[in-house]
Amino acid sequence: MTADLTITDVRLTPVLISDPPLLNTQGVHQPYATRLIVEVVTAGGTCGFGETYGDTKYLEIARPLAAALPGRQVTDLNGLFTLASGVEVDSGRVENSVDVGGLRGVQTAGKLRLSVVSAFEVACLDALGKARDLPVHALLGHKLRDRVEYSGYLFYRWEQHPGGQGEPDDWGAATDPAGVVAQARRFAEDYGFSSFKLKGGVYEPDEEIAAVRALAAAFPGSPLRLDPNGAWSVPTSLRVAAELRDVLQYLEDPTSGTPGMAEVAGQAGVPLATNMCVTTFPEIPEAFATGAVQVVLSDHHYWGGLHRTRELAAVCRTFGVGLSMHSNTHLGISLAAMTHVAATVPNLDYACDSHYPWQAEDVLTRRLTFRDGCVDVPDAPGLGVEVDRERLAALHQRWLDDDGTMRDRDDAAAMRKADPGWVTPGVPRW
Ligand SMILES: O=C([O-])C(=O)C[C@H](O)[C@@H](O)C(=O)[O-]
Ligand SMILES: [Mg+2]
Repeated sequence: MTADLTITDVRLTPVLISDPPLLNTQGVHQPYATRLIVEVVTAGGTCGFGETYGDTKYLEIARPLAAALPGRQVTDLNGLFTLASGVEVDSGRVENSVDVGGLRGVQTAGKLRLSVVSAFEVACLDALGKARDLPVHALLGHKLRDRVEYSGYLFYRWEQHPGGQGEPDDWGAATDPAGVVAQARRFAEDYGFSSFKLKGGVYEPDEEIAAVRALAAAFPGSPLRLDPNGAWSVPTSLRVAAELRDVLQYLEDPTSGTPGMAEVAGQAGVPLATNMCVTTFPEIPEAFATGAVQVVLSDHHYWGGLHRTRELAAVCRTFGVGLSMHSNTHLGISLAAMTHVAATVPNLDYACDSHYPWQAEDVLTRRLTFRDGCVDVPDAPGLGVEVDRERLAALHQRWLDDDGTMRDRDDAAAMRKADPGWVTPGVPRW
């Protein structure tokens, strides 16, 4: 290995990973979820890895970007973003303006590009760190803490996917308060989580209120969050807030849209968090000016990488708005990236979200682990994780073998396997 940091090759490897039947307001997770692994290779022989969404609309952007990168330096992150801003996005991808898979707000050309270039940025940082013998957190100004805390991300879920598709697991069903508490207990025992978020918007609000009450009784004093992904009207949001304000750390996206969130925030008596109405920099001014959100859930994937996550943190700091971290289904490369950047942000005020405990499969030789609800910030060069190429190839083969049904996230289509008449519910649902 030499110090030549010129990019000679960029490899894109879409994979399908097993995913449990987790429920949300749009439907249920498919048996397999798609991710894209981005690998940047330098002339000096260093490989750096990043990870992002693997749906077709992201691959369409990743391919021309990957082709344009050889010859550039892994240090040239500003140039990387300039290059990405020139990649064309099919207008058909953005005309409906809301992201239908993933429940993460608007879908603009810029946001789609950022969701892709973020994985390239992480891969470049991983390569640079390895070449310089420095951990990624050191490239971001050095860690401020040795461990990053995560919360237990609870889902209503079925025991298995319709028709027994996919890979079985031993979690069992969680469709009522007792099931949710049992899931939280296992999370607490296996991972040490001491704060919990329940994905809501699945059942009638009263049932979800009962589940959060049951959690509060089982884990007295633990920070709790409820996230119906914008499924409630303003009056319903206010009713739920009134019922749960004594036990909620924050209420996440109770209703859809910044004006509705502002109305709820004004009277709820509990902070509101979002990964739906503030997901891009242009959405910040209205939301902050109207007091619509008290906590922004950052996500380096769609905010555009680790440097931009730190820029978001600075804006939140300036306006006295809290910061935490959102997650969609992801693998260990992204958990490492999240942990590195989280360790460098002074105002990361809350335990971060992560789907990782739900992912039984990974592309790493050694999975990252949670201890006392925390992930140790890696100090090894780069991201501090090693990719298992055989594993990567096997999960890519599953993607190749798929007939196309799993390659694009569609929770409503997965729900129709159990309920043929299912259509994505309009909002407000309740
Ligand atoms: O906090 C959130 O809104 C999410 O994590 C969105 C995800 O799409 C989640 O609802 C899921 O995976 O079903
Ligand atoms: Mg959310």
